[in-house]
Amino acid sequence: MSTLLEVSGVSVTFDGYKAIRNLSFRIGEAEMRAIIGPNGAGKTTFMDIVTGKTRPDEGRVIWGEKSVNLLRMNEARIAQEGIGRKFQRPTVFEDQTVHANLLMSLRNPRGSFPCLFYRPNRRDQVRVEELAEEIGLSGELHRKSGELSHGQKQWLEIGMLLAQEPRLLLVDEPAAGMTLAEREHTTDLLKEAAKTRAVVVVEHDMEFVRRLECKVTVLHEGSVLAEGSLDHVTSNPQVIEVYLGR
Ligand SMILES: Nc1ncnc2c1ncn2[C@@H]1O[C@H](COP(=O)(O)OP(=O)(O)OP(=O)(O)O)[C@@H](O)[C@H]1O
Repeated sequence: MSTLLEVSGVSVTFDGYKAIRNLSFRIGEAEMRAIIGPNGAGKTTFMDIVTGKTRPDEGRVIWGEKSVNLLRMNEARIAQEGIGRKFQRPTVFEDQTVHANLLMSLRNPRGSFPCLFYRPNRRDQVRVEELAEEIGLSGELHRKSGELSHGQKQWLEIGMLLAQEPRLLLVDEPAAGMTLAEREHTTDLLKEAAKTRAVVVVEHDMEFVRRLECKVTVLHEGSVLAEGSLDHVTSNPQVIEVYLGR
């Protein structure tokens, strides 16, 4: 599998504390990857670096077949490159319908002028229906998003990100606050999304990670401690020590 994202020798210091230490790893083009690690391991900071929110002191973040360095781009440019991020709390437009939320998220060539005169065409309508099907909200298209359950709001937000057709989707603790059935549905839709793009999931819930059936990267003190299948990394004595020693 060819590499989509390569983090190479990245370090970040906050107020004299090295939160990320010489971090290096790669994500393949259509790959599901889980990132785990104890509190403070650097998982959020890793996502902040990739999306341009935090600037590292050193290292490179190489992206795509042209091997461009993301560290030279601002946040908006990085998003345009096809990197989408899902934060832990859902941020949908609550007083708009599910349909409207998905429609306004579609990747269309919309500057401010075309936006003023924007009328959804047949292709957009079909795409919204496809996305609703993919996230399991076909029956809710005309409900206000504020009326959805917590899990449904999370799926809607994932759908809104998929509407942008990202090549890499970063997802922060998607299972938090979900019922078992909601977690299972979330696993299915993330696995489906990862067939055509890279999906990186930061998650504390090991059962959820197990169901993703993917390679796992364990971070500890800002570096990669172990990498491989969940069984492989959780039988690593260093990983066990880091988790039990919390
Ligand atoms: N803006 C900041 N200023 C100072 N220290 C920070 C800042 N952001 C993160 N840190 C520190 O950097 C380290 C890594 O934090 P980070 O949030 O990336 O860890 P994490 O693995 O996401 O943890 P958690 O699982 O608790 O979310 C922590 O020690 C944290 O306190």
